[in-house]
Amino acid sequence: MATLVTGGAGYIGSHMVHALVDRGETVVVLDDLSTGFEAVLPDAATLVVGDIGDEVLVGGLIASRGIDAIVHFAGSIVVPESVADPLKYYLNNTVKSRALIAAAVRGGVGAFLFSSTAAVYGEPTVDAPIGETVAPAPVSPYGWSKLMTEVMLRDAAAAHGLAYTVLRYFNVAGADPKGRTGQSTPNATHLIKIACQTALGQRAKMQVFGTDYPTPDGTCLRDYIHVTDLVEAHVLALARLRAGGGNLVANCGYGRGFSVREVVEAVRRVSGVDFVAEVVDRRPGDPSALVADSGLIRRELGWVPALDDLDGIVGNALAWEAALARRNSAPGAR
Ligand SMILES: NC(=O)c1ccc[n+]([C@@H]2O[C@H](COP(=O)([O-])OP(=O)(O)OC[C@H]3O[C@@H](n4cnc5c(N)ncnc54)[C@H](O)[C@@H]3O)[C@@H](O)[C@H]2O)c1
Ligand SMILES: O=c1ccn([C@@H]2O[C@H](COP(=O)(O)OP(=O)(O)O[C@H]3O[C@H](CO)[C@H](O)[C@H](O)[C@H]3O)[C@@H](O)[C@H]2O)c(=O)[nH]1
Repeated sequence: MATLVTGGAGYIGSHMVHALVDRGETVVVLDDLSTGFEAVLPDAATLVVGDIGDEVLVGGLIASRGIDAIVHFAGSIVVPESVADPLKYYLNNTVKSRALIAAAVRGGVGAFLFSSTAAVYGEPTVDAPIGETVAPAPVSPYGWSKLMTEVMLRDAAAAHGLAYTVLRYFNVAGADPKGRTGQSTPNATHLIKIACQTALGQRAKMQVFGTDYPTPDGTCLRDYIHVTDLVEAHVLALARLRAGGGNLVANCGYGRGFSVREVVEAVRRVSGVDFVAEVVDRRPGDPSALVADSGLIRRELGWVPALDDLDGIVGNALAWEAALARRNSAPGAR
């Protein structure tokens, strides 16, 4: 029994690799290192540098390493980039996922866990937390590229007996509380990372994109989930799949929204630095509120978040950002 983790050298995938290795599981990471880093992986995991779209490579790994489950994180994740270069996203996220699913089917892999996103909901018109019954309606090529993979999984499962779970993540944030990994991409666009970099003096100031949204303080609301809680949901989902649990598509968030202003205040509070956050115009394509109805995942997986605390998320993110700065300034760092 071994798990193939695609994109395991990336932000979320590396947390999953640590979680599996911590539990004594055998893990093979397949990553092309386009945005991932070998340094964040535990020694006990085997890294294969390669492409998820390489069916021969994946088929060989499944056969030679005894892979019975695939956790598929690999992909391209920047929404504005997907608008500028949609075919990159349809290739890397959709076409290559098709190749990976085909290799899984041919290799007789029983369990497939896929990283999807709240971006499949587009700009929801409902004010209430978003349940899985809300019809997907992506507004970006990124969202469509992930939704298409969900559809391929659904249809391949029906035809070929693959069992799958799709987890639609809301806003993933924070870092490993033990400091082993975190969000390492240099040009990340995520709010909490940018605010932490500003607090640490790596940026002179940050920007708040729009204060005229129909929300209590005029800034966008998001459901920020600690990456460690997200990974715990994956561990539970994997166990459920291996135990013969049925297919599942579930949101992954806490069910509570924080505004951009509240996040900025939390980073100021936790860091003790009163950094500059200037108000600018809206960023195109930002929905005013994205908050998960997380009832299904709690019921189906018995998932009980342990780190549902904004200041705690920010504290772990700040610690990782500081460690990353030290690492990157060390002699010989890349
Ligand atoms: N970060 C978020 O807030 C968020 C939210 C919703 C969904 N997701 C999804 O979670 C997954 C992981 O995201 P992340 O934030 O860890 O991003 P990331 O960029 O840190 O990780 C992606 C990893 O995949 C690898 N990769 C990319 N294309 C590959 C390919 N063709 N073959 C092999 N490896 C490849 C990269 O090198 C990287 O290590 C993605 O599928 C993303 O769509 C992320
Ligand atoms: O410097 C910044 C960065 C972000 N924001 C705001 O902060 C909020 C959160 O923005 P992020 O970029 O951190 O996250 P998004 O909600 O845009 O998107 C994230 O969550 C989505 C699902 O909710 C998708 O999965 C997507 O891939 C992932 O990046 C938005 O209102 C954004 O306008 C700022 O004000 N200033």
